[in-house]
Amino acid sequence: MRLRVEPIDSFTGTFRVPASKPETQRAILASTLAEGRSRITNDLRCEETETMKRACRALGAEIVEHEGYLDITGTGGQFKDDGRTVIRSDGSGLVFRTMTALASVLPSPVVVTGDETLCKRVMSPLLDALRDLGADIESICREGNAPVVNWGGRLAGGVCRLPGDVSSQFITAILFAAPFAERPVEIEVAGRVHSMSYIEQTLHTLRQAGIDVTVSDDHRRYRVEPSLYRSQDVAVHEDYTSASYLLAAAALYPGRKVFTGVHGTSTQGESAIVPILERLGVRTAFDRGADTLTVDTPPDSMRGDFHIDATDCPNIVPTLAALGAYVDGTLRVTGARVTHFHKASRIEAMVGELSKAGVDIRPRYERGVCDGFEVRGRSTYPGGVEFSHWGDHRIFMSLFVAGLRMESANLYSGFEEVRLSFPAFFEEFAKADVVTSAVDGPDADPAPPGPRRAPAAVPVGGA
Ligand SMILES: O=C(O)C1=C[C@@H](OP(=O)(O)O)[C@@H](O)[C@H](O)C1
Ligand SMILES: C=C(OP(=O)(O)O)C(=O)O
Repeated sequence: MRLRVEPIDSFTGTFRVPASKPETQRAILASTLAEGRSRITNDLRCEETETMKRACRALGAEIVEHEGYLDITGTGGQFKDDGRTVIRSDGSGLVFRTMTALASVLPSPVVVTGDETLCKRVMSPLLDALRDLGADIESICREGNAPVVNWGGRLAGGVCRLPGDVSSQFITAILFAAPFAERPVEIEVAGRVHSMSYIEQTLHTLRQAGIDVTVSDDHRRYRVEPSLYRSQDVAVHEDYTSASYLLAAAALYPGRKVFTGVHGTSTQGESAIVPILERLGVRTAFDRGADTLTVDTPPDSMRGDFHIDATDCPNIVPTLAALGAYVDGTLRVTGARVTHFHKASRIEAMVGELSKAGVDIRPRYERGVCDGFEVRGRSTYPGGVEFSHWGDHRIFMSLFVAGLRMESANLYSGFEEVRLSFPAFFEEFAKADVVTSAVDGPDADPAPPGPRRAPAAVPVGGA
């Protein structure tokens, strides 16, 4: 089944931005690790937060859903352990990585699995670092990949090393498990730290839960003391990656649009989408009293040559490729090597698919890994393309936006996957009269390329 999406001539209206997936997942996890009752308001309900809830219930958390909030009774570190724990992470990197680390402290073995995309993602730096801390973990099928069995009962503590430019989730996973270690845990990071705002989110969550964690100014050394998680009440902010699809569409059409559910105080790296639109000549204004963001696109916006360093906003990189297709000039994105290790190699996916539509976009490689692109935009394209989502929800959503201003309808695989992070995606775009229809037939070229290997280790203190 594929989705046919008709182009639109205008994009106006009032749109609701969903709550943050990473913040909801962290809040559920921290509440599970704490003793007592926590309340999470404005939580996001989507498949990947469900995956986190299911994993946390497997550890013994009680999670009750109410309209607009969750009540969670945590484990206080006394995890359910019947000797038969299997944790299914589906496609969620965060669930797999945090659960693999936490399984080290359960007395009995735990199997942690994932879907086909997850089993292709790089896990070896995390597994090696956990082994350095005393964990006993084995890959079940292919060394360095999911699924794994963590034999449990061992997280001694000490020093471990991780690369900074593969995934921040390795650091996040060890930070969440570290308070349960027998001795303090130290993490040393090699090279520049990418996706730093996600580590900041983790540190914020841990500190709010009373965990004793320190970090060096350059974010390359962390130390966690054995400590107890305390319960907390958390309000989740808006999700700027999800917002980026609506905001990018807003930038492609002149006129005024209003976004609700936006407090404008989040420190998510992806909130960079708002200043990026400003640089492209789009006017934005937060009204913090009314929780809205108003976007005004003048007819002469999106002109010039732009360079964006995406080191701290990896998830909006596919959205930027979609936007760049319409820049009157060039849009160059650098610093995005972690996107190669996401569900798909995201820049290669966007380059491959946008090229099918006639977009002049070229990838950029650094040390053998695709880490950026340059796109020379045009005002429109003929359309009539069969787009593949490469097994990745964010590729589908970005291509959907890219197709809106083409001259004829396009066909898409993977539309069902909006349920992973943004279930109301079609509802929101329908407000701007985007017409979609399901079309029978096999997906075009649905398979993403095979497993991605961890790059050779960079020495600590190295480049
Ligand atoms: O910790 C998290 O919640 C995430 C961290 C980032 O991962 P990487 O550091 O692998 O980019 C981000 O891209 C991912 O979508 C969510
Ligand atoms: C890749 C994503 O998340 P994760 O890394 O947790 O799978 C994502 O939300 O796009």
